Amino acid sequence: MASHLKNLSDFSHTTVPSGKNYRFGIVVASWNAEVTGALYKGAYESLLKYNVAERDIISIEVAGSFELIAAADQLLDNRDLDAVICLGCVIQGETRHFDFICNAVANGLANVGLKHTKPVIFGVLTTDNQQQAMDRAGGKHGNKGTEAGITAIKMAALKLEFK
Ligand SMILES: Nc1c(NC[C@H](O)[C@H](O)[C@H](O)CO)[nH]c(=O)[nH]c1=O
Ligand SMILES: CC(=O)[C@@H](O)COP(=O)(O)O
Repeated sequence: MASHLKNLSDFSHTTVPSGKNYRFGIVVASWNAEVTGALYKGAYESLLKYNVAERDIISIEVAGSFELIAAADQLLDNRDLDAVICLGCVIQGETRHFDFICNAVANGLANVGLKHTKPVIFGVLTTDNQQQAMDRAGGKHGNKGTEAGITAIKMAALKLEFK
């Protein structure tokens, strides 16, 4: 659903399972740091809110959204995690570079998740301008970082349904 139609950060707390005993990675891109910092705050605080221990959260910062792919892959190669949250903000510039970055990151992160059979949460804003990004990083359209954190917990809990 388009964000402007509903604040996607409005969710029922009763449907979020406990995150206790799950381990999460958060990878955050430094490009557009004012936005990605707010996304990170939302994701981190959402994990704590649902009982994830601070010791069970490993955070990594990378240069740009394109580097989220390699970092998520390396995290899952080297750490036993239940999910990895990837946060970035790609804002349209003058050239088609935006298109290549957005497509590469979306496809790359999806493939990392499939490679490791682990949830890799796509918390990357892809906006026309800075205002749209700010609106989705704690503004009028909520915080996509918060949504990513909650999605990570829900996906981690999902595996229990298959046992
Ligand atoms: N323009 C944005 C970028 N560009 C940088 C790339 O993500 C990457 O770091 C570079 O191509 C070197 O590999 N990254 C963002 O996260 N957001 C942007 O708006
Ligand atoms: C998404 C980008 O890399 C983009 O912001 C870079 O800007 P430009 O297309 O003007 O070089």
